[in-house]
Amino acid sequence: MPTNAPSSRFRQAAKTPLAPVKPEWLVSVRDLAEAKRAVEFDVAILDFKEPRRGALAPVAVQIWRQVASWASAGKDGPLLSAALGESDQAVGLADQLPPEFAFAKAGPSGCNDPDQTRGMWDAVRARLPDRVELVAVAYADHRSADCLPAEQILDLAARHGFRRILLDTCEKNGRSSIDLLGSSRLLNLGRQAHQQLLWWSLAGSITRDQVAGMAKLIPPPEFRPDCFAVRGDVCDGDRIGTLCPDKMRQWMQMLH
Ligand SMILES: O=C[C@H](O)COP(=O)(O)O
Repeated sequence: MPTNAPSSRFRQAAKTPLAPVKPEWLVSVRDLAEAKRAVEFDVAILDFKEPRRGALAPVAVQIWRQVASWASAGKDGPLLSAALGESDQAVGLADQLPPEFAFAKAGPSGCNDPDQTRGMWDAVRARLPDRVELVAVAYADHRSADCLPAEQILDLAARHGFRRILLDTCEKNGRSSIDLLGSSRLLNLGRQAHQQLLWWSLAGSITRDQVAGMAKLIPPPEFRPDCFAVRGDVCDGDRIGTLCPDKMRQWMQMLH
């Protein structure tokens, strides 16, 4: 089991063979102003990252601290998640993450064998506050990130005590994880996550239409993602823009 227990209402079980079908919704935000806007739309997880600097770029430590004190003043708000960056950067930042965060994510870029990948995870976990759960990350475009393919990371993560994994794209060039993987790989990844009891979140330039059509892509409900994670499709313009209330509302209605 991970050394860092999840500090969340999901603590009981990240995934069970009878996991609920209704998916969670994660929205990536860059600061407290966007976070305050996002909470109006019934978001389950607020994920802090700086979209100008790549897939998993961290926001400033000062923003983490502002968010932590805002969150501890409220109750029953969304869970907090932080992108720590890729590999070495994630290791370097992990001990600065406030314990009010439920989740942290570290990108596997440059870890192109199992030992390196496990070593990076161990180094991040050792530095995170005890209450923060590390979420494994796999990239649909793994070659661009010079890391292992998603299937291998998923398998390694399950064997290394992870309970959750995010499937994202490293390059934000408009190609979605769904386009890159194709339906049969996506279905197999869903089956694999289900069999290995991993809660999985699908991200990577996904659109509302793609998520609305998930039942066709992945017919068995139990293999579908437990969570959909989005930034670009809820922004004005592209993911570098700011959150668009109309798009947020449309996503919320589609998911609920
Ligand atoms: O963790 C989720 C990502 O921030 C999703 O961003 P994206 O929808 O722009 O690929």
